[in-house]
Amino acid sequence: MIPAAQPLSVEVANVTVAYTNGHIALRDASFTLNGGTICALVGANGSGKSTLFKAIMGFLAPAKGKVLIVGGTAAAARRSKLVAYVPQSEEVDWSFPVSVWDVVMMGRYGHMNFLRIPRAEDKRIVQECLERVGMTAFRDRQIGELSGGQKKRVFLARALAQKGRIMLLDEPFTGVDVQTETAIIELLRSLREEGHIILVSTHNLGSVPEFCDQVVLINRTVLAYGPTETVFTEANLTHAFGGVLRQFHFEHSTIQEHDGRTVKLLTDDERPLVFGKDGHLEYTDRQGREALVKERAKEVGE
Ligand SMILES: Nc1ncnc2c1ncn2[C@@H]1O[C@H](COP(=O)(O)OP(=O)(O)OP(=O)(O)O)[C@@H](O)[C@H]1O
Repeated sequence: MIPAAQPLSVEVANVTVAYTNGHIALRDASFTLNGGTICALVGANGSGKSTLFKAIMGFLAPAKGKVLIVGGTAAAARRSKLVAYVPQSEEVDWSFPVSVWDVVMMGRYGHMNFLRIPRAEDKRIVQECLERVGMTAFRDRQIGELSGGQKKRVFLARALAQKGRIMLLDEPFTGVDVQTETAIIELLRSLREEGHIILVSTHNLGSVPEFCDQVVLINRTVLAYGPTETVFTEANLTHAFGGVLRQFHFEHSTIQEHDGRTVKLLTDDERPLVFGKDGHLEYTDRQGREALVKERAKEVGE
């Protein structure tokens, strides 16, 4: 078992993962995450994000390299209930008669004995997790009777109920509306405040600078990782995605005189990533973010 008091860390060291058909999905991938971090995992379709999550969980054994969670193996971390994982999609029989409450209670199974009789503590935690994702009103609803975004919230609540201090979230924002995305981001921020490590894959590039301290950019290997400010550059993103990113340019030809320098973009599915003059990242909470970056740099003695 891994002692609870150990400082949190996830170390991916020179990890190569090959599938049984011989396809090498990830080659020589390396990065390290420490407690109190939200890290985005960004890459095109098929770049190896889900593979990396599965390798961190220990569901796929690396052909080379290793994953260390708080200095121990993935299996030890799972036994110590350190890690919670929300896969991209759940292979679930949606017609199975199980309620939202039951699904979130499944997150407590690892903490129960073999009889799986929930204690008052388990019920309190399930209640609290449903509240945190705003799904209390749906607690008795059958899981198959929820919308896609509501299902996502419920699986997030189940992961929260596991009380793992390392959360791996594979595309939690896919198919959710802006309000739900904002609620999930708020939740992740509060987990960061509690010292958790959150690794979250996303295609919503515009959200990344809003809430992620660090970024791991991948394309079958780790192309770059580190603070959002230094990694999330136009050059790195172009390298990672090749020609597959949509590009909008707002030059003087499209910004009219009477608009000053103001441009408004409305979008629902994907938040655009906006670079300002000289390639700096544009996001709403710039001041708050800069203060946070300074504070964190001080903490790690940079
Ligand atoms: N079980 C499998 N057997 C063989 N190859 C696989 C398997 N699962 C995934 N792959 C391949 O490994 C590569 C990485 O897949 P992965 O699911 O990790 O990508 P991803 O970055 O999560 O993609 P997406 O953004 O589409 O979710 C892809 O080329 C995929 O076809």
